Amino acid sequence: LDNGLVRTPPMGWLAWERFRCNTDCKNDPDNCISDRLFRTMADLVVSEGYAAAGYEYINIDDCWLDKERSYTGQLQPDPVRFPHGIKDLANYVHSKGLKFGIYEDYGNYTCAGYPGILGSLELDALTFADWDVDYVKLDGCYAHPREMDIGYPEFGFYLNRTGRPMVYSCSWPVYQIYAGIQPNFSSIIDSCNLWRNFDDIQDSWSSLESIIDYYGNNQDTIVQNAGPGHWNDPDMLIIGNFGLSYEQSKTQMAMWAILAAPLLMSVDLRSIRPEYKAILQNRKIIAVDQDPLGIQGRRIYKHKGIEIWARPISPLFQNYFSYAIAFLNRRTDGTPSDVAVTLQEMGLIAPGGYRIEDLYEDVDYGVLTPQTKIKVKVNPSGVVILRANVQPSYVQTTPY
Ligand SMILES: OC[C@@H]1[C@H](O)[C@H](O)[C@@H](O)CN1C(=S)Nc1ccc(F)cc1
Repeated sequence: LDNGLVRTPPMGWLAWERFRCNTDCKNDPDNCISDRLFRTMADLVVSEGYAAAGYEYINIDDCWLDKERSYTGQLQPDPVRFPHGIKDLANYVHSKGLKFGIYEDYGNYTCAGYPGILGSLELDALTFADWDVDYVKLDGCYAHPREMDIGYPEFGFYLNRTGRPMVYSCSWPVYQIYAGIQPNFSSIIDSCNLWRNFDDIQDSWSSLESIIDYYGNNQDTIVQNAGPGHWNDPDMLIIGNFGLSYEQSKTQMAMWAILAAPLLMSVDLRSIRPEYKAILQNRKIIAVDQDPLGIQGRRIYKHKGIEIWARPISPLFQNYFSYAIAFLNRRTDGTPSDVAVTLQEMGLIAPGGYRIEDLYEDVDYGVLTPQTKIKVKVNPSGVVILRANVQPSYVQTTPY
């Protein structure tokens, strides 16, 4: 969607995967979906250095709502869990220098059964603008997928007509794919700033593997749709929760950067361990994810559990890209795997060669020519991610 927003993939914090639909504020006041949870997370995004690393959106997901609309037909938050209202919460998030996101559903109900927007699209868009919302995720439960080709653009039209810039996150394609309908991606790109193509992420390595496989196996359809202002959304970062090992957490951060994915953390920032926080704040990998060219990477090699993924990034020199290269080890046979490959076998053919560095370890490979073999050791369910910056070359064209 060409609304001037998310010219690089959005970065921020999204409640759903870690906090789900916990509405039991009586017995679990620290973890229920409430005004307090989002103010706490906004504070920590700033105080713990995440904002400085680029994370800017604080996003509510399902279960924020009252079960009924107001007597004027407006959406309203649960009055006990959000006693100050949404506008006041958004104002607080803005006071921290962050932006605020909210959730709704193009259906009669949200997935958790709260009021959906069907029948009130224009009013709900105006409500969100009035509340100073900066980002809207529109889910697709309790809807007819075929109606989404009309409904999602229509709601986007109303959001735009409010005059308030709002990032528009769509679940439109995934519900059509579930229904066996081939999505109209040119329409989706025109209407949405980002969209979900596949299953919800769950807190497990197998869930992460299934998403990586989906994006690799369908890359010929998916990759071309990504670009500044319109992104594929492989779902939230689950780094720092319960299900991923340290190696697997490094894998998700590296793969999301290769995929030009939104970096929406869903983790308890109050208790995250330092080594996981360090992965989320890895500036070199964030720079790959946020590369201004906005070209999504692809799987270029897959054999016996070893995968190689490459993403074209800046800087360019004479039409040669620089690259981020990820070596992924899907094997679980205990011991690290050696991978040896020449740059030119991976498509890196600039005559001046490339300056290669490891983005997790402090390893500088120096400048390598396309014919040079590069050797890496990849841990089981782990990754090695390198940056290969193209070097200028002045091939002599005159005899002297
Ligand atoms: O309720 C909201 C929740 C999150 O917003 C996810 O990101 C959305 O993809 C949808 N969603 C959930 S749990 N959806 C859902 C997932 C499985 C299911 F059987 C029924 C609904």
